[in-house]
Amino acid sequence: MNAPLTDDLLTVHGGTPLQGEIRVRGAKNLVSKAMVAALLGDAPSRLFDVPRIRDVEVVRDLLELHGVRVYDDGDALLLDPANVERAGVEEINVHAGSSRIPILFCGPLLHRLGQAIIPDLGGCHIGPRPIDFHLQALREFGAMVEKTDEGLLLTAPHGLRGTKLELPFPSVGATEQVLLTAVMADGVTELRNAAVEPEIIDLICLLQKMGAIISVHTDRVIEIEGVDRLSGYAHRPIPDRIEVASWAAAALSTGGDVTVHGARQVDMMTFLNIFRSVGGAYTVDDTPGGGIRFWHPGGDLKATALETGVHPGFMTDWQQPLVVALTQASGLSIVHETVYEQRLGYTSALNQMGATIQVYRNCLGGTPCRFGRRNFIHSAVIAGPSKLNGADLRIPDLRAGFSHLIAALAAEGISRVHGVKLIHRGYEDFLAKLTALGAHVEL
Ligand SMILES: CC(=O)N[C@H]1[C@@H](OP(=O)(O)OP(=O)(O)OC[C@H]2O[C@@H](n3ccc(=O)[nH]c3=O)[C@H](O)[C@@H]2O)O[C@H](CO)[C@@H](O)[C@@H]1O
Ligand SMILES: C=C(OP(=O)(O)O)C(=O)O
Repeated sequence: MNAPLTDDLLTVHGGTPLQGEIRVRGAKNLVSKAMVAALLGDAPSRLFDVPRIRDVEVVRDLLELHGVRVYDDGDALLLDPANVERAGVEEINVHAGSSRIPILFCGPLLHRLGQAIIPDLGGCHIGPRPIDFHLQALREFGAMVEKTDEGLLLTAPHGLRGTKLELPFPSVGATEQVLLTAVMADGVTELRNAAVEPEIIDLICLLQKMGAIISVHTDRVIEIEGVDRLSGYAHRPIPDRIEVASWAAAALSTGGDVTVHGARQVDMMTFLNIFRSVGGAYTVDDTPGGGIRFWHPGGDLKATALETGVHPGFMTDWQQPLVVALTQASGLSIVHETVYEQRLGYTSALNQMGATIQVYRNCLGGTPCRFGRRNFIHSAVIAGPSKLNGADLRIPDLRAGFSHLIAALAAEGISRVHGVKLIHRGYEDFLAKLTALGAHVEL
């Protein structure tokens, strides 16, 4: 069933509770966008606390191909956009399929060069992930979009002008697209039904430091007044709340006790509520260098019902790691995934390990969602507790990969987890962290 062995095969000896302390750094879903924003400045930017993950490497490479000089001084990433230039199409296309971030180069490159070529996007395979909202928004700013053999070609023969937009769904990426384009467009842009995830608010803070004028109104309305020039920024990103939740789920699933330094309560409130209702314990330390300690307090975990959703809902990227903990809860848990159409495929591997998870096309949550009538398997019922056994696993995507890893750590016996390189896309030093937490793993 599995493909041939590769060098990214991890052998996991399960059954040891994870115990100890680790630290998370800047959020993957902010840092990469902050790097793109540096293209808009007329002076260098400094980005602190940048994790060493694959998505950062890809964006760094793309920026360098466009003439941005990027240095790592050990403390911060310095991004100097003094000589932005067109990149070679073949060189950019080396990164086709590696990340979703290239689509966010559109606005900044149109402002700087009047043209952008965007390679095919990558990212997790958790649904079709169209970019129609992005392209529609760019067209409304005045961009011309053409699909060519070499990728998307964008031009703006008459410049970019502020506009009134309403997103059909509060997409994170499309909101970022609008922000990165509107900040230097001519006139005012009003965006309705915008995403307001903490990473978006952090991007707005960073753009404001550069000189942008952005107001966040109630009811998902963001107003941006275009300016003629932006400078550089010095910014410390918000911590990676997805990584924090992943380690929390790992602590709970293995019966462990993990302190995540750098974790911030304010970004995690919805997760913390579910974590507690499942029976997990946590304490928050707000002092500098503090974080959140997550542990299994003993006794049975409790089944729960959860629905993923846009912020301030339960984040879709928290779903896969947490489901492993739900396999250990007594009773029937229900998960309704409302952000991505196909984010439950990973559950078959958990069933292979001994979990009992049944997936459904119906909306099993309180609110019928966009996927209910479209035949997507997007709800799950998890019956627990189940004893998990080691297995041969192949990692399908980033968060599913981490959930496989947690399941292997919680299982009795040995698991062989193939494709762990994918985890490096969003988790810095995860092998070192696992070892620090006492996991028995060998690459
Ligand atoms: C790099 C990054 O930040 N990735 C995050 C970002 O992804 P990303 O920005 O790609 O996610 P979106 O919020 O855009 O996607 C949400 C939903 O909108 C749909 N959609 C989106 C754009 C579009 O043009 N058309 C369309 O139909 C998507 O298919 C999906 O069903 O937000 C997601 C939702 O919090 C997170 O899971 C990802 O970790
Ligand atoms: C879906 C994710 O990321 P991306 O949008 O980069 O694929 C994720 O981080 O879980």
